Amino acid sequence: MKKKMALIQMDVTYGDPKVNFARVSKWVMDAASTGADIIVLPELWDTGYDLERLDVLADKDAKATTEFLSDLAKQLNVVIIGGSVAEESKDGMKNTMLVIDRNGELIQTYSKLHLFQLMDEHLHLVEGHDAADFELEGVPSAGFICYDIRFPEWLRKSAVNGAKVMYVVAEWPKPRIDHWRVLLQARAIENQCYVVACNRVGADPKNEFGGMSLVVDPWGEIVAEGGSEEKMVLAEIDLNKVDDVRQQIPIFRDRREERY
Ligand SMILES: O=C(O)CCC(=O)C(=O)O
Repeated sequence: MKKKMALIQMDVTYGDPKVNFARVSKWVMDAASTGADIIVLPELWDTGYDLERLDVLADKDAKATTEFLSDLAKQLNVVIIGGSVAEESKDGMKNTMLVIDRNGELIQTYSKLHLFQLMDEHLHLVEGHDAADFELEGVPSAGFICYDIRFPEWLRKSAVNGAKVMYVVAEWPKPRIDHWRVLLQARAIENQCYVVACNRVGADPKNEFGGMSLVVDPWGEIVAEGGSEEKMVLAEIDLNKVDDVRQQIPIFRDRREERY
């Protein structure tokens, strides 16, 4: 089974959801016109890292953002891995990924588990308690947000549960973009799965973001790469490759779980 991916490596306007909604709408329409099956947006595409103003900016229960993405998905007959949005939940503010299927149904929400102190997330957000795993058109998949990729045991859990594609959405800063690239390749190799990772470009008052969105195959080879400019990254993934690699080097059979 093959799937066409479009990763929206966009700039995000700081603290201005209205502008960002218009941008995303245009990007998603452009991506759909390429014949993409699955469109991936970056982290916090609605507000950026304007965490101090979340009380006025965050989307209550992610309702408006879900409706917006859902309408686009249904109208264009595409799946949207809706990056993440700033959600005002009953437990506090969350950084929440939304996954919408072609019928416009919300099939997964995942709020970021590992909060990144270097960007003050722990001061403004609460961590999520969701599972990362979901099934997308028959494909076991999982979703992660930015700093999560530094915790291999968290992604491993999804691989052990059967994930064949791992989506990563990010606002990863430029000074550590080499870590981003190496970590994503490592997560793909060790879990023998596709890693489809979308990072934003541009800057906010505190950080410059590095782009370099990547699609990495289960052998660790880079299928597509975004560079550092605003652009759409297109790639086709072949799910049979996951089974081939897992047969060739059967790490899930050879694990010695009882020892670690
Ligand atoms: O781990 C890093 O270096 C970047 C993480 C990050 O920017 C985030 O989680 O928002």
